[in-house]
Amino acid sequence: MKGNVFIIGLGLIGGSIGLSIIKEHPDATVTGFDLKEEEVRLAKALSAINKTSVSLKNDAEEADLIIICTPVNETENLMKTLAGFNLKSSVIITDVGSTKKNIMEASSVLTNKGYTFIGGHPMAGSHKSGVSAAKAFLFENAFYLLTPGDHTEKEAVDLLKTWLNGSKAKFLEVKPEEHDHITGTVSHFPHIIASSLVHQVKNNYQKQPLISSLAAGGFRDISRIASSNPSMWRDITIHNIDMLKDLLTEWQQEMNHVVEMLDKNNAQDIYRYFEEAKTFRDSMPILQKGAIPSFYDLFVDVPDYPGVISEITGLLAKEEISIVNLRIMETREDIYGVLTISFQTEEDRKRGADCISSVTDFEVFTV
Ligand SMILES: NC(=O)C1=CN([C@@H]2O[C@H](COP(=O)(O)OP(=O)(O)OC[C@H]3O[C@@H](n4cnc5c(N)ncnc54)[C@H](O)[C@@H]3O)[C@@H](O)[C@H]2O)C=CC1
Ligand SMILES: O=C(O)C(=O)Cc1ccc(O)cc1
Repeated sequence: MKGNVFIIGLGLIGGSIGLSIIKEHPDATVTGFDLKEEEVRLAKALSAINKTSVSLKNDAEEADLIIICTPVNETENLMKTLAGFNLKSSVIITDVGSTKKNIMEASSVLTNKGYTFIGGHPMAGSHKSGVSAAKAFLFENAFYLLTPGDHTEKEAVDLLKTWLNGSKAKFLEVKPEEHDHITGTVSHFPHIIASSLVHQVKNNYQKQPLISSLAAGGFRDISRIASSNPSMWRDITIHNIDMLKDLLTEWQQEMNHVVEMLDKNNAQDIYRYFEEAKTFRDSMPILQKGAIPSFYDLFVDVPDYPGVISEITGLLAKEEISIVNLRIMETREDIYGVLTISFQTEEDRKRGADCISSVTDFEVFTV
């Protein structure tokens, strides 16, 4: 498509959206604005934008599509600023914020002036920030939630989806309250729990310093998101505070139940608690494609001899299969370790598995 796209906020999400729009719509002009000059420079160097903005007002007024990719409280302020400009009457304004109820309420400054605002939230990301972590495929197969207003034309929603087609995300329309309930439960609340676990480890670390060296495996997985940007999560928490307080009350009840269960010390009850959680989690789509997809992981049972990792990466390189991450997951009691190789696409993972199986007798598997 042709047209002027204006991205405000060139971090992880703004950069990733820019990359995917430029790839999908080479005839469009993607202009970028950020308060941080170095992010703008880097975004241009990485081709996440075609043009750097010289004036927020001029570029907003020339835009056919404005995508606000800033922290949620800044998004509210920017909507007020945009409402004071003389925007094109046909412009579509959207955002990528992790909360939607407050954003949709605040968007009335724009809709009252006759502008179209469609809330958006790509349900994928990372604990990393900044344009240097941006990727064109970041949202591939992820849900991209949209919250059109009650009076938004269907054509405008379709046009927005066409602009965002290159993200390869799956669009889903939801009500703002529904959005904040879902994301509160599966995204915002887990951040509080992850951070609180880290606080608990920190408190125990003061008594037993060896804890930090031995914190691996499960703790590493469950606490990864506690390394996310604190100011972004402060703003998300404040936006969805009532939902999070309700979820915390539920969680406290759940913990009381666990305390009672441990007081009873009944092996069968304890087994059932873990078993029910495992059964439900194993049935969730997170392990296939999920609401927040991770990369496509392949596990390889490798013997522990020097050079085995370079042997495998060499095989993949020979077949020109790119990998995004590589780690030894655990070292078992016997001679084997599990090497986790992350690929960008399902197809790459399949090619990787075929390549390794055809040349070695290492067992390869996915979960
Ligand atoms: N990080 C993630 O995994 C995800 C984040 N989101 C949402 O996307 C939004 C952006 O998050 P990230 O890209 O991760 O953050 P980021 O920190 O990587 O980028 C945000 C950028 O906005 C810029 N900015 C802040 N205020 C601004 C203003 N007034 N004008 C212009 N630029 C401004 C910052 O300088 C920064 O470069 C947030 O609302 C977040 O809730 C949504 C999905 C996933
Ligand atoms: O790193 C992770 O797994 C995330 O939790 C990414 C994320 C952060 C914010 C969102 O609104 C959606 C996804």
